[in-house]
Amino acid sequence: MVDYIIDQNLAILAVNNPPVNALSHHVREGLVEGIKKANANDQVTAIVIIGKGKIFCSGADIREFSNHAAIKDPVLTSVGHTIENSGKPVISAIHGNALGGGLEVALFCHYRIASESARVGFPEVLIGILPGAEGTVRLPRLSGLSFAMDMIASGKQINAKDAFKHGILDKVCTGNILEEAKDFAKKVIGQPLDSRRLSRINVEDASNVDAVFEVALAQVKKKYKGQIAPIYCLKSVRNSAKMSFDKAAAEERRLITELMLGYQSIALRYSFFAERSASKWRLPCGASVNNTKPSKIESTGVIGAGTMGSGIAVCLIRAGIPVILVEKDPKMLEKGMETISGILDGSVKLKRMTPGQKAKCMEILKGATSLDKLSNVDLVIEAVYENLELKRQIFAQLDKVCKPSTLLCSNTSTLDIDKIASATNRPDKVVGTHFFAPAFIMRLLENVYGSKTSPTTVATVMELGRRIGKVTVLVKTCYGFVGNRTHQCFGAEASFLLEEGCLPQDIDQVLEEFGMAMGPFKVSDLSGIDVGWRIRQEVAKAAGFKLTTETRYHNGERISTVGDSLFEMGRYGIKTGKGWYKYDPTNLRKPVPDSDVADVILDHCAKMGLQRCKIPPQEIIERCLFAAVNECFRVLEERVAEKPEDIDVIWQYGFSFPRYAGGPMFYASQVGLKRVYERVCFYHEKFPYSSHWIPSDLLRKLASHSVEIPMSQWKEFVNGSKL
Ligand SMILES: CCCCCCCCCCCCC[C@H](O)CC(=O)SCCNC(=O)CCNC(=O)[C@H](O)C(C)(C)COP(=O)(O)OP(=O)(O)OC[C@H]1O[C@@H](n2cnc3c(N)ncnc32)[C@H](O)[C@@H]1OP(=O)(O)O
Repeated sequence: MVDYIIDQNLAILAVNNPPVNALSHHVREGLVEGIKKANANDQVTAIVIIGKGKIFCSGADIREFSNHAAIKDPVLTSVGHTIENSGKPVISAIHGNALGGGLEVALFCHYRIASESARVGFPEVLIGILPGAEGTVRLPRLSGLSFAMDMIASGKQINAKDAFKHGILDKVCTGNILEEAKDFAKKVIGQPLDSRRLSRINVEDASNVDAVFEVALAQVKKKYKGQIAPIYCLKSVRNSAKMSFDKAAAEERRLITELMLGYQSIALRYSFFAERSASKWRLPCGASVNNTKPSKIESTGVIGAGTMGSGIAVCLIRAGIPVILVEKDPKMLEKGMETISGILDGSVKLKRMTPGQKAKCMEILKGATSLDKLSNVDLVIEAVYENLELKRQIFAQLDKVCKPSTLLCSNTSTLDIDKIASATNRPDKVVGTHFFAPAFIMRLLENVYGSKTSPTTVATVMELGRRIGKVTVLVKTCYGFVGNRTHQCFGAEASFLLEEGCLPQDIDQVLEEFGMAMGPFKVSDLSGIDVGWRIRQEVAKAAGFKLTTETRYHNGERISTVGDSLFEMGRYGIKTGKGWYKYDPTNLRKPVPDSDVADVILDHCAKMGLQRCKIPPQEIIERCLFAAVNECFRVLEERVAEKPEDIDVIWQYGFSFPRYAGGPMFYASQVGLKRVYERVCFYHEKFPYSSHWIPSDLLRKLASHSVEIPMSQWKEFVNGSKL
């Protein structure tokens, strides 16, 4: 796992642990052995540590953190002490990335050089811990306190040039990194090492530490609301200036241990792997990412120049994929093109893109008013409004117009892909690509396969998702798929709570304190109360009934129409300055509770004869989350989602479920399935007119076991395969 190579008078220690050179136990052993061996060899005058493959080192092996037996000697700090105490100079030669423990290894070395394309950082905070192999104590000695606090608490990576500027690197190289390291080593042989040992030098700006800490703390509390690790990162850097090196390092170890055992880190580590597992798709027929090749996509069409269509077009052109944007109405088309240009201008303003890059994007965007212009494209994404008949007409026409190999995708957020596919003679090439609004910002892409969608079609849209930088999850078709189907239960309970005693701000506050970025009523004001109204009207129409503000039940199912009263008053949300909240036109970001809304809710309850009472926060959380969790288990049971991780990724990236709480499925696993099942049964008895409380069979089966079944085994209980 660490290759030991003698090259003239140099010992090269090459970390060789694919795919990302994580510091697993054998690597740590290999590094210690290598340093000792080189020091024992009189011919060796200096040592170079380098990474084999595409990166220097991705840090500690995160999988070991859940298996405490694997965190065994030599731990990373003792590896580091062996490196630092080496009597011969040790140079780290960085290419690709040096992250977390990887950067710590470099900070134990006496010198650090890196390729100009390399990036370094401490991403530990993103998995709920801190750089616990003396990173928080060593970095401030090179970069100063303020920079170290920012870099460690944010987890951001910086490029080699900036790392050099802040004293982290001794040289930025343009040539072959190993050759440059050898030349560098030859120059430093024989130079005194003590001043190069970071444990022997002081933090230069230590006298400022309290002021720097207070500023950083205020920023971190605002930016990373609810998260513990960023605060611990700051405290640990503060210690580096207030204590002796050894004492600060011991404190750092105490802090990382506490974080590592805590709920947030466990959830964040789970989220790290869940996100990566989402791309490893598999169909029930056995086709998977490992055995199916995607088709080449070199040109695309997007139908509909509204908010969704324009946003999707931005995603494609930003990734260098040409788009023909089709909109029947020339004025709408022009507006769509302007919207796209405006979105890209915003990116230029934020320095996420140069004006030249924007111009290149616009060059590969063409407008058209007829579907005929799509005859030659490789893939089309339809993004017209949610109406099955309209979509079927468009797909039938596309089937005639497009070349036989063209894939036809729908951006439907709810409709059955099979019903859309059956309007064509190529159902194997029809698939759902459900983007979340705003499409150019939200990172989630929910790809939906129908009963006839071919593995190649699936592979192609999964690859497309990767190419445009989305976190892409594959699900099976059904009404609302995974995202909207399960989130609808959450939204329904939030509305029922309004009818039973809460006001919008009560519910939003509780769910925001739980960790959601925004409560459901603020989200509704942002996305538009009119949008929700239109969807509900469509659903009612499809089900053959008229939905009015008087409706309380349909087919024995409870319905809440409080929001529809707001719609009728023209309160559509932020865009009209009033919705569930009111907004000062000069500060649309600040929702203000509105007594008029309280009156609407109270009137609604009086009219419907609904009794109101005080509802405790715990019930608000349970009602919204457990209703969704129960539906998530059904989705798993029906194999609409293949694994619980996919559902959690959808909630994190589609609905801002706090990453540090894992997702609804992970949350349920932590609460305990017995408890979740008991509460679902309790609410089912209390609310017999809400079918989302009918307990899922899978949940019941799992809860009936005397011991908790780990999430990784839930799938085995699907379809009665395990009872
Ligand atoms: C009783 C309690 C005991 C408590 C004891 C406490 C004391 C313990 C002392 C420990 C001291 C450790 C201190 C150290 O500071 C901690 C760390 O270093 S934590 C790790 C920090 N590093 C990261 O977070 C990096 C994470 N990785 C990435 O950002 C990216 O993977 C990448 C490196 C930029 C590469 O990106 P890509 O090329 O896109 O590739 P993937 O992301 O798809 O990854 C490929 C593959 O590798 C797996 N992987 C990546 N990094 C790690 C890792 N660090 N450990 C394990 N596995 C890793 C990733 O999951 C992919 O595999 P797959 O999931 O697809 O199988």
